[in-house]
Amino acid sequence: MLTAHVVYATMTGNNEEVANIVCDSLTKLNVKVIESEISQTDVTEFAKADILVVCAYTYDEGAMPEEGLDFYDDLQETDLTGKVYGVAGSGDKFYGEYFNTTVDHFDEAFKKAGATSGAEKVKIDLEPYEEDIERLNTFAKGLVETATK
Ligand SMILES: Cc1cc2nc3c(=O)[nH]c(=O)nc-3n(C[C@H](O)[C@H](O)[C@H](O)COP(=O)(O)O)c2cc1C
Repeated sequence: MLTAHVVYATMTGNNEEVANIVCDSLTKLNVKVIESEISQTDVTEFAKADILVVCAYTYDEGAMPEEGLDFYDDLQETDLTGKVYGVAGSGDKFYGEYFNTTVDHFDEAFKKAGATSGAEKVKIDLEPYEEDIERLNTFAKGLVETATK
């Protein structure tokens, strides 16, 4: 059975909701899922799963969640060869060029660690709506398909 670990960073709940949707979707696809908050997660534990997912917010014009910086640093220094990853996030389009830049930073970090992208990154505007749920279901499917190849 495939395993996944979904980590989230949230202040007002949107990214926890995004993570919950991804977890539900993966569970329906028969994946055993662990979900945890970023500052409570050790990268060594996280890296044990087959599928690795980060869902995190962006703050202060392109700033990453401060409580996730240790995780972010450790992630880049871990060998994630053979692991499948995906990154999703909720930000706010109001911030223009800084819209969901944390998603891009985590995508780069996973690449640097040698992980394989399983799905296109998903950037959501504020709360996830019906069409975002569809996008997250497709995201989860992509992760599982890549991990079973
Ligand atoms: C002071 C402040 C700065 C923000 N800066 C950005 C930003 O640069 N880029 C972005 O996409 N969203 C930005 N946001 C929006 C949040 O990322 C967005 O509300 C997100 O849904 C919050 O996620 P959460 O509910 O998981 O905390 C900012 C919000 C606040 C309050």
